[in-house]
Amino acid sequence: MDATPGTGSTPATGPTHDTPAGRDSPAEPERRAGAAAIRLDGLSKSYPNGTVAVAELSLSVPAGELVTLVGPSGCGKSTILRMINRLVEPTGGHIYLDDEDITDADPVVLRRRIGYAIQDVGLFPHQTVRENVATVPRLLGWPRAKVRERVDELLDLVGLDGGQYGKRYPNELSGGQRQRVGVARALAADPVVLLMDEPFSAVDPIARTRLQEEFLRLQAEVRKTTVFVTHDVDEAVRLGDRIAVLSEGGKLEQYAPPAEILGRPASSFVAEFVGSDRGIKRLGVTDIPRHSLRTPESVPGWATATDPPHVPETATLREALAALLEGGTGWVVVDSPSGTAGVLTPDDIYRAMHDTQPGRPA
Ligand SMILES: Nc1ncnc2c1ncn2[C@@H]1O[C@H](COP(=O)(O)OP(=O)(O)OP(=O)(O)O)[C@@H](O)[C@H]1O
Repeated sequence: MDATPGTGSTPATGPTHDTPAGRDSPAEPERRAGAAAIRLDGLSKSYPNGTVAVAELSLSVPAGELVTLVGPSGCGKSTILRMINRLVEPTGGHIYLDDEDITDADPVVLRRRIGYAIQDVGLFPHQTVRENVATVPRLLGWPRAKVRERVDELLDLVGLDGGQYGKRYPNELSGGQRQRVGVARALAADPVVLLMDEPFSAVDPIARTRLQEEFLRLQAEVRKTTVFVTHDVDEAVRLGDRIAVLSEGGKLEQYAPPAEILGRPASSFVAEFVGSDRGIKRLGVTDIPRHSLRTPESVPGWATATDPPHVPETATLREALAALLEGGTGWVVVDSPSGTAGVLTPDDIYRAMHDTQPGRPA
């Protein structure tokens, strides 16, 4: 399958933050690394016992995008990730970062350019939070003051108070806090690529949702090219600019934005894997189509409604439906910065779900 993405919802840009440590500076060339595109070309891994973990996978991830890998247990997700940072040696194919073939690059040097966060975090138990986060910058020989500044910046970025948590050891943190430290450590040397292997799966659902929200905020700021492995389709839909659905042997079943995967599954395997409630999931990744909006005067009760429900025009159809169901008017007002953009009824939402071109938010 050709897995070169077409149009994307996310611009392929480098970091947009403007913290003191993130500013361009001739003295800090490594901090301008930004994000690199990843290209896997016929990537394969077979084991001596005959197991084909991944067979000739080709996949491109544009710089700054987040791709989620989903698929049943044992389909090769972790192997793909671990081949990118060469914890697993490929038996065939090539890996490129931008135009550079890194298939045979020195793995130790390579891993300094690639952040890696995993389920059990892998924090060093006898080192404090600060020491853990500082691991790669120290390896790179950064001056102490710069390491300190970077650790402060990162703890802040992942929502941990350095004063309160910096001197703690991993066993003195909650599971969610440990995951945050793991993400901070993976980002420490401003890698061009971030690999995440089920980083949030060890925490309870509420902490997980919070971590996902925080990660989305963080990703919007740092815009690293990210490959994120998860078992959880909801997580894949929520976080991914694109989703790669894999079946056994690392076979790529579909590679597309979430709305397209949910709205137009390429095979019965994909349809089954993403589940029977994919209609509801799809509502959550579909924008309100402007052409579906009615004029306020055309809906019953407009003139007399005192406190109708409102959503911003940037809301998803799911948010619009939730507001509509809570509001009790039978319709929801869609606001634009300049005033009322229009009104949406349940019929409009139904039609929007059936009209919308998947992958092309209306
Ligand atoms: N050292 C090894 N020798 C032989 N087979 C292996 C080895 N390591 C992994 N495998 C096999 O490779 C396949 C892919 O494993 P991988 O861990 O990549 O799957 P996964 O999709 O990440 O699974 P999960 O979702 O359960 O974590 C599996 O069939 C696994 O048993």
